[in-house]
Amino acid sequence: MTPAITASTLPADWRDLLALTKPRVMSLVVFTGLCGLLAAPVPVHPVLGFAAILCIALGAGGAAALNQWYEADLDAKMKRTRNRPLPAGRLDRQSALHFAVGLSVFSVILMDLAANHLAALWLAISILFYVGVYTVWLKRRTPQNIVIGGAAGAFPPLIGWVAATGHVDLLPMLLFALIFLWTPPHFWALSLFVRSDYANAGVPMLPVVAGFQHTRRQVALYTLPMSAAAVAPWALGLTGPIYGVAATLLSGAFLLLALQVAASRETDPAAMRPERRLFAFSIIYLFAIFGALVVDRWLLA
Ligand code: HEM
Ligand SMILES: CC(C)=CCC/C(C)=C/CC/C(C)=C/COP(=O)(O)OP(=O)(O)O
Repeated sequence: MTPAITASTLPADWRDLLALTKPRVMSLVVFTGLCGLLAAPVPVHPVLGFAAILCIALGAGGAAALNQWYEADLDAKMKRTRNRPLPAGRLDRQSALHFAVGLSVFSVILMDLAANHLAALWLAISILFYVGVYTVWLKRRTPQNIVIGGAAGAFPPLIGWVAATGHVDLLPMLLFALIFLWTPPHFWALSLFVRSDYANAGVPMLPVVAGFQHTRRQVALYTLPMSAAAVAPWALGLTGPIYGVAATLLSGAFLLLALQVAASRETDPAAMRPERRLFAFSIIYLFAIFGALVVDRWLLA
């Protein structure tokens, strides 16, 4: 049970507030947002660019804090998350909620003032998607939670692009599709070796509900449309060969690792090496592919 702690007995430590924003996960979210902004075919004033990326960071952090505020009960049941500020009792719920709502609202208002209405609208939608659709509605109900709710994490490059240009275009839509299709292999690879955590907490993640082998097949299956979405910007002539080569090689490596996962029959989480490799690579993959996009568009512009 969460200890009864009140705002008056416990000062909020900035490290705990920072932890509420899931800074390591959000670093990649912010990076994809930055790349979406830098890939846009218009010059962006550095102050506007900085403000837009700050808003994505604050919005993503606020959404992550709302997620932790809402599911402190679940976090308390899982080994991986039980030392977070709320389940560990280092932070009171009211301060966490004020911080989370404050960050989220501030990020949308600032985006509206600094960039444009559409970028602010997409930022608000992605926050609501992560908190409302994924965290509150789907996470405890269906193993498709991360497929549908995962769309929240696919918005940042589109938000960056819209902040720069004021409108949606084909390239940011393909980048959205790429992250959307990347999320299931990214998360399900991890869920295979932390399955018992989710089972103990009663969260219906795919390996808990459908077993290891079904999850492994789904990981491999999603890698195919993900790779197609990755090379599509090049195939459609929206980027140059630097991106094309990077997307092809990185997606080929992703596919190979996913096939190793599909071929594995391991049931001991400690020995699930292909799954751990694929999860780690999924993060490198997204950093590298978005990095290549910016290098390509800048060098060949
Ligand atoms: C619904 C969608 C997603 C789910 C359920 C999910 C779940 C997770 C979990 C449980 C972890 C491991 C532990 C942790 O650090 O908390 C993790 C790690 C990570 N995720 Fe995801 N993720 C999702 C989408 C994304 C997206 C969209 C991005 C970025 C674009 C992302 C980036 C990362 C990164 C960078 C890490 C490594 C963090 C570290 O080193 O500690 N994830 N993800
Ligand atoms: C701009 C904006 C709002 C971006 C949001 C980005 C986003 C939705 C990222 C998803 C990231 C994430 C940490 C999922 C974790 O799932 P979980 O919450 O189930 O993980 P946990 O078990 O570690 O709490």
